[in-house]
Amino acid sequence: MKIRAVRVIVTCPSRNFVTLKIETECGLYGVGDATLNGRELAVASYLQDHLIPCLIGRDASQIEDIWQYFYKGAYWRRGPVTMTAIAAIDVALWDIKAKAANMPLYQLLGGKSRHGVLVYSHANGRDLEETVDEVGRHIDMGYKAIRAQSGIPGLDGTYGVSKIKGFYEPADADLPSESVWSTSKYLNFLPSLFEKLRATYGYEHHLLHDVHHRLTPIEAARLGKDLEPYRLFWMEDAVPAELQEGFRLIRQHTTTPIAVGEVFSSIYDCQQLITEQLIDYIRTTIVHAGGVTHLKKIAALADLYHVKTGFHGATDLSPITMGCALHFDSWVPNFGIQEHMHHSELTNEVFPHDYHFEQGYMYLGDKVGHGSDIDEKLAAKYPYQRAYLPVNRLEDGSMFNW
Ligand SMILES: O=C(O)[C@@H](O)[C@@H](O)[C@H](O)[C@H](O)CO
Ligand SMILES: [Mg+2]
Repeated sequence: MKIRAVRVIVTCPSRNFVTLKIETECGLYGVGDATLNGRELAVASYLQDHLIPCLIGRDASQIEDIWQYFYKGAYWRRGPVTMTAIAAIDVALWDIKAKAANMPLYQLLGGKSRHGVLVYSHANGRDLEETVDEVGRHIDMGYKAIRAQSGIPGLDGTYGVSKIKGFYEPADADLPSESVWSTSKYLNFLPSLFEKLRATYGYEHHLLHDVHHRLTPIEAARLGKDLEPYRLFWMEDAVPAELQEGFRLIRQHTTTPIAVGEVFSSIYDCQQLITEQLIDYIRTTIVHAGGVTHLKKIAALADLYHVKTGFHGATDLSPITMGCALHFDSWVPNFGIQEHMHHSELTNEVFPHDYHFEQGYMYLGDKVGHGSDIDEKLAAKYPYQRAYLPVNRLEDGSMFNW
């Protein structure tokens, strides 16, 4: 099954996406997501200028060998740009293999392990009251698990609080917008949000929260302890995770479950976190951590240490990633939960897909492959528009984590 042609498609239907399309001589094609929010063109160039010339003429069925070729053959290994590019190739090749086998991707992985994929949505508000109302709205929509993010008293805006209700896109400007952060204001406020949420809605629904890389380990330990009475499903990205051993400090002090990994690009970024059981959920994604081939290895390691999957699924991951992730989620034995943010109507038109939401779960159709595609004609109508993720400073102006 020789690879005849490979194309990088950059499009911006309400936000930027990079897609890779691999065509074979026998007429089968596969698509992969190569979107890295705020650095899209770096991945497009890595694919166009460095990987595609080595891909033409290869046998599309040799998924593992191609993965190893681009990982070991680069000399410069790992990192989000490299691993997102490899992921796009990998997902497109798995798409082709499943189409060639005339089966949905989950069948090729080992068949379904569950009837549906439990997902969590994003509820957010400018203040506590609005956030509590938004969580109620998501409960009414049928979600069993809801992430709650709120504006912080005394701070103008913060991570996770959308300007347009129901649609959150952080890459919001042609140059990085700047936000201001105060850890003390955040730590003073946050427990009251979850106290109010539990007092209002009880304990029937899973509640999640994304700290978004903004605490030190001991601050995260304190927050975890403060949140214990509200029994969160997880506290996400509490600390920037370059220092994996730093999570020992959090673990020593709190039983609040810990999730991390959406910014990771390889098994080496989470090896210590998993093998020392410092986390409960691994959030690495199909699009940023080397695709299906590498994610299978991460999930298998996690399974040995009681760590479950909890894949990132924000709107800056295209419906191709969502579709492929849902196939993986349907199969993987140590599944935890899948993030689900609604893409815009326009995005869904450019990326037709075969999954739907119903009463807190996502369900796959029975299309062969991973079931998602790109309408190239429509995509061509929406040229790339540079957009950066914000940067974050402390109140004294010090550069901080966004
Ligand atoms: O958990 C999440 O969904 C967030 O961390 C994302 O919104 C993240 O900020 C964006 O994907 C970054 O592009
Ligand atoms: Mg996150």
